[in-house]
Amino acid sequence: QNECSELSCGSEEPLIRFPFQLLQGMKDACDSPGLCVYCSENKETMLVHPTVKLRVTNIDYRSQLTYLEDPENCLPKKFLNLYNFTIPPYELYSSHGLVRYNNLNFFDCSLLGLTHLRNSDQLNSGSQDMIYCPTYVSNSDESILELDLTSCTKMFNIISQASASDLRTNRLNLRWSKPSCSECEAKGNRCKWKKNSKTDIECVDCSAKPRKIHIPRSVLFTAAGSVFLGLAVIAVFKIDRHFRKKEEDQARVDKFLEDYRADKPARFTYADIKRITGGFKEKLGEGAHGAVFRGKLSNEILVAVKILNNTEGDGKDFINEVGIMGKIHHINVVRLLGFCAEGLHRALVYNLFPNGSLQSFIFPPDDKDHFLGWEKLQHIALGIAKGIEYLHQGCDRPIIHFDINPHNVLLDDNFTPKISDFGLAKLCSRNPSLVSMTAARGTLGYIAPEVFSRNFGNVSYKSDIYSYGMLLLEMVGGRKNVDISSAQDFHVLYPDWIHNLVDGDIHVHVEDEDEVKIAKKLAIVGLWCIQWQPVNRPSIKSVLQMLETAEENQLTVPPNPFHSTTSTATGRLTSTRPPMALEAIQE
Ligand SMILES: Nc1ncnc2c1ncn2[C@@H]1O[C@H](COP(=O)(O)OP(=O)(O)OP(=O)(O)O)[C@@H](O)[C@H]1O
Repeated sequence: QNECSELSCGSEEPLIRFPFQLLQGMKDACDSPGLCVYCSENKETMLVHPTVKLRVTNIDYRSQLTYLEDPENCLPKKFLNLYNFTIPPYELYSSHGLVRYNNLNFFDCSLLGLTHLRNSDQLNSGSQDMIYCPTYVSNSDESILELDLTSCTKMFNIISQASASDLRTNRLNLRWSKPSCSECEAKGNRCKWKKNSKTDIECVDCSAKPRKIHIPRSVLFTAAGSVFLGLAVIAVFKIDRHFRKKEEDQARVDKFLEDYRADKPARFTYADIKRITGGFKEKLGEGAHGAVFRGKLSNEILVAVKILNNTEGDGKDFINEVGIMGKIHHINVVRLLGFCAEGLHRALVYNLFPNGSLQSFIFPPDDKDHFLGWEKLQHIALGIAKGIEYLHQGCDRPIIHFDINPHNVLLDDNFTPKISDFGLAKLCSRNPSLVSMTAARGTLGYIAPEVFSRNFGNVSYKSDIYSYGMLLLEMVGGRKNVDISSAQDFHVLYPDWIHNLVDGDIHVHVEDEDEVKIAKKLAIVGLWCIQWQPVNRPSIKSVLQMLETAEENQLTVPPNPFHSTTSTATGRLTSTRPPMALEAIQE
């Protein structure tokens, strides 16, 4: 209890403050005996006393007086108990305010049989029920005869400051001597015990502190109203923000769809990219240029988001380049849906192809559980060739891919191939110390000799034809065209085996004649594409013609490129013929 606050058991009950302590119940620990009170069930203030139940009717803090009464209206009887158990800080105090010693006689009137004994005091202040309360008290100077106590037995007499009339009228006034706070209270202040002491007190100025926490109802209603209003405002604000965010998101989706229809790649913020990928939750894979994550633009549009690393140049170049890439639309080329260029963050957003890359579908024909079948392979080979043709000749600005390989061919639900990763060489710097697996793969398996070494001629569209040829042969053979474990002997793994195939010594598992034809055709076209001399390789148009129209027996088998060259002891190959002039294209 704060020394400056006051408590009470009810609105009509005395206020409780220092030195009184309001306990929760009569059995609670009392710090200052005699000065503890509790609230009864019917909200009366009761003094905590070990033997007697007395009600506190008033407390006069200045005069240090406690006014008590017996709730059972038999104070003379209780007084004997009280008298035997003196209450420490108290002394009895007469209601007349006079400290006077009285000689009190106590009578047992239980045998009297009188039900209504009357005396002068009782006549003035009510009657004592002698059946219920048969102990009678009188002052020694009062006449027994007058009081008609002749039938009662005198028990004992005591000298006390209490007056007989007070006791008979159910009044008991006690004065506490310690602690004395009257001086302090007279100044309008309050007392409290000094720290760790129950004898010394200090005076506290409570003028700055509220004496009683009394909150008027109107204030309570206003406060509750304000809280309610505050909550309502917050709720409205949140709902508004929610809908505004939804509107913004919808506006973004609309903008994206507008761009989508206008064949323009949409620009996303990095926060969009995070949201689209669900915080980069599902990684689809990682290539030389960065990691790819699964994402969702809307319920219908699933995307793959490539987060680029090693980006170079300012955002402007990137955006220009992306703008050009965004105009590339072909059924066999992965479509760039959007991009992000924010600070150092660069990302590309593509359609998602849940089947992943062609690499995971290349299996030997005799692996019946996994092999796709010759028809499907032919369909894929044709699609890739069409995609290359579009890149080479069909779009505004001819594009050489430089990295055609099964990892960069994605397959949609119908196994329609989609060439991916075009244009990335322009967007990303290849850090030589970070040569990726893809770069290594390309170098070992798919990169044309002239890209590898200019001794073989100028880099041109024919470099992509070489890579395509290697990809075709890998599809036919169902195995890697390079033994990475013995990189020194790379390139020599395929052609002999393939030549055996086209010469009739078929090692490939085929079900019927038509399938043999497809396998042979793909192999012959592949062999043409991997000719050492770029000029000896067919253009992509010729490749398409061969694949689409020609019968396999109309196709001449090209010379084995690995036999028309001299091979060094290390397996590295050099051309015997001088490179022929081709249109040179800068990488
Ligand atoms: N649009 C896409 N849909 C589904 N999966 C994709 C998509 N793009 C890439 N992937 C998957 O993410 C992985 C990494 O792709 P990424 O193109 O970065 O690497 P890569 O082609 O293997 O190597 P590099 O980038 O060096 O050419 C691939 O295994 C591919 O299967």
